[in-house]
This record gives sequence, C-alpha cells and structure tokens, in this order.
Amino acid sequence: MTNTANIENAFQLAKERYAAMGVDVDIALQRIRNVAISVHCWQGDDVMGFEGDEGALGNGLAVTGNYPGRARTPDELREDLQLAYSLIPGRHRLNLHALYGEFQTPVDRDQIEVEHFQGWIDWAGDQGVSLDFNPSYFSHPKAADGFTLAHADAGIRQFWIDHGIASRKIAAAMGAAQGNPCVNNFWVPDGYKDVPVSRSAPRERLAASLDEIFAVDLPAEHTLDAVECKLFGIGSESYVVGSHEFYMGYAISRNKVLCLDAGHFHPTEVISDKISAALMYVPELLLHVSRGVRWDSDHVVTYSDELQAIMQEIVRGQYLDRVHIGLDFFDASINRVAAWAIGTRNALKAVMAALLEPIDQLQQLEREGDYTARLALTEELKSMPFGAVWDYYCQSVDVPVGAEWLDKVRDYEQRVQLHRTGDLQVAVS
Ligand SMILES: C[C@H](O)[C@H](O)[C@@H](O)C(=O)CO
Ligand SMILES: [Mn+2]
Repeated sequence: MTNTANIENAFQLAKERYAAMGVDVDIALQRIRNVAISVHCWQGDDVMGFEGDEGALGNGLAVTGNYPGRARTPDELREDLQLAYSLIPGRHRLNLHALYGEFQTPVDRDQIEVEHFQGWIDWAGDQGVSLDFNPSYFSHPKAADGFTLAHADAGIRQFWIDHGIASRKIAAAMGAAQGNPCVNNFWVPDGYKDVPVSRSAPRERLAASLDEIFAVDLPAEHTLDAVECKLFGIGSESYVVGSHEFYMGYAISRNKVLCLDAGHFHPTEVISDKISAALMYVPELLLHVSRGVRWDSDHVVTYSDELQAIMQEIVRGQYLDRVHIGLDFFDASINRVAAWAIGTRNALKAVMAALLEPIDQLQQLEREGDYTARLALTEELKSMPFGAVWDYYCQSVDVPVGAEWLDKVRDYEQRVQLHRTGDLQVAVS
C-alpha cells in the first residue's frame, strides 16, 4: 500500500527539484488534466464487434492469445471500459468502430444508422466520455479478397462508399450530442500480397471513392474526417493502396486529418519525426499510438523511447490542440482491462514527462548552438523525479497509485470476467 503522506512529501521534493530547473510543476499538472486520450474499444473484445456473425477477424488484422474474459456484448464492453477509465487519471474519450453497433436484426455495413449507436451515445453522455468513430473496412464478405474502396468491381466499391457515408452521419450525430468533434478515421486495408502490375489504378479508385464519401461537407464542430496510411499488412505485403505518400497527398489536397499509426511504417522509421513535418501541411493529426514488434503487431504501448519522443514532439512543438492522441493495440494474451490501463497510463505518463521539460531553456540552448548543454540537460532530465509527480497526480484525482490498479483488475477478473464462458453474441438472427 502506498502512503498518502509519503506521496505528498515526495511530490513537494520533486517540485523543488523541477523549480530549480525552471519548470513549474503546477502548470504541468493543470495542462495534463486537459489531455484526453482516445481509448480504442477494440482491445476489449479482440476486434470482434457485435454484428452477431462471429466472423473471423480479417483484412490484415490479427489478434493472438486466449486469455479468458473477453467482452461479448456491448454491456460487458461498457462495464470493462468503466473499470479501465477508473484506473486512468483524467477524462478520456472512447474510439468506437462501426462493427460495435447494437443491432437487433442483421444490418449490413451500408445500412448502419445513428440508432444503432444510440446506446453508446447515451452511455457516453452519462459517463462524461466523448466518442470518436471509424468505419469498418474489414471482417466482411465484401472485403474477403482484400479490396474495398479500391475494388475493381464498381458494385463492391459502391457498397463501401455507402458505408463510409453512413459512418460520417453517425460520427456527426455523436459530435453534435457531445458538443465537440468526433474524429472519424478511415483505415482501408486494400492491397496486394504480391507485386501488382498497376499500382496506379487502385490508387485512382481509392481517391475517387473517398472523394464521393467526403463530397458532402459536415460541420467541423461535429466531425473531422481522418485518413490512416499503412506500409504493409498481413496479405498486403507487397503493396498497400493507401500508403503514406497517398494519404499525405490526399489529406493535404482535401484538408483532412492525417492519421499516423506507430506500427504502420518500416520498423526503423518512427512517427515522432513525422509530426512536425506533417503539421506544416495538414491541419491536424490523429495518432494511433501502438507498438510494433518486428511488424505491425499492435502490442500494448510500453514506456518506450519512441513513446516519449512522440509526446515530447507534441509538447515541444505546442501541438496539443492539433494532435488527437488515440491508441491502437489489441492483445488477447493478457487481461484486456489491464492492457487498456497499462497502455493508456503509459501514454499519459509520457505526456506528463514531456510537460515537465524546461522547453524554452532547451530550445534557446539549441538556437545558440550549445549542443553540449542540450545533451547534458536532456540526459539529466531522464533521472528527474517525474514518478513522484505522476503518483501525486493519480492520488489527487483519486486514481490508484503505482501498481495498485492491478489489484482492482484482479478482483474484477475473479468476480466478473472469469465467469464469461463461451461466446455470448447479441441475439441477431
Ligand atoms: C481496428 C483499427 O482500425 C485498425 O487497427 C487500424 O487502425 C490499423 O491500424 C490497421 O492496421
Ligand atoms: Mn491504426
């Protein structure tokens, strides 16, 4: 058990150390309270959704592991999310995929409507959580050959165009209900396993399909369209239609939000270096903070160098109001609520560490060419008592300090998750 007074004392000492460096810890604490992470619903149920078809996950996405306790219904997922949010300091968002609608009868993707998400909208209102959204271009018979919006068949393309249009209406309704924009992110898996002989034709079709989807302007205060690029996927190893260059150009020319997923580039390439460059040309960014291990494996986010670099870039560049921070991982080999808690707490810890840097001083040293001091100070920062500030923040907002949150997950696992045996799909006949 942590001791409240010890945490307070450690915090006061840490505050003095930071003040000596020119950092006002109280300002950092005020700022972190306004950082809302978009927590992805799909970690809770292994990206299965509630369409009732028990269809296998497909189109480049794969979840491995068989840890018990997967959420099988919207109510179970909401209950799990409520526990996760209670373990994470601050007020955060929920990122919902279209296949998580609540359907009483089978509803195909081109027919989804706001009513199928009303349960989520009501729940989010009650919880004080804002929603983000995504059309789902995977795990569907009309995506079985790996193509959707870039399909050579006009009928299949139209089906997916209609899905995209439907998703925008739902996102706009969510934004109107919550009073802030719902970011609606388009990830389209289309690509070839082997080397294509026309790389241009699918790209031309994808651009034309997206243009049709985005033809109607929707109020920016309700919804923002984002587009997510990818280098390769399972089954699209040789060619992905929506590559980085494709979507960078698309987002710039159509004034869209560009989504950068940390797992969607060559393993030696990092998105931390792309943020400032992309923000020179696109209005806003959406990040999918993820962790690729050798490939886009969507491992739970850890407190890695790259996670720290991403948050440093956002804070150092004063981009907190232009970057939407979302998460994207799915691990079925550990407790799924714990996965959310670990990944989201890490993302926030990295934001907090970035907020505790003496940025003006560091940037002045750089301008003056004093790279010796720049390196010396950035290295000293690594052993500053940032953990004491983080613990105090958790305590001050009544969230478990340190690994205390794990006891709550263990208790919930025993009482609730381990009783979820078998697949209990919503009744869709
Ligand atoms: C389920 C998500 O939309 C998906 O993970 C996508 O964002 C992605 O990153 C695909 O590789
Ligand atoms: Mn992603």
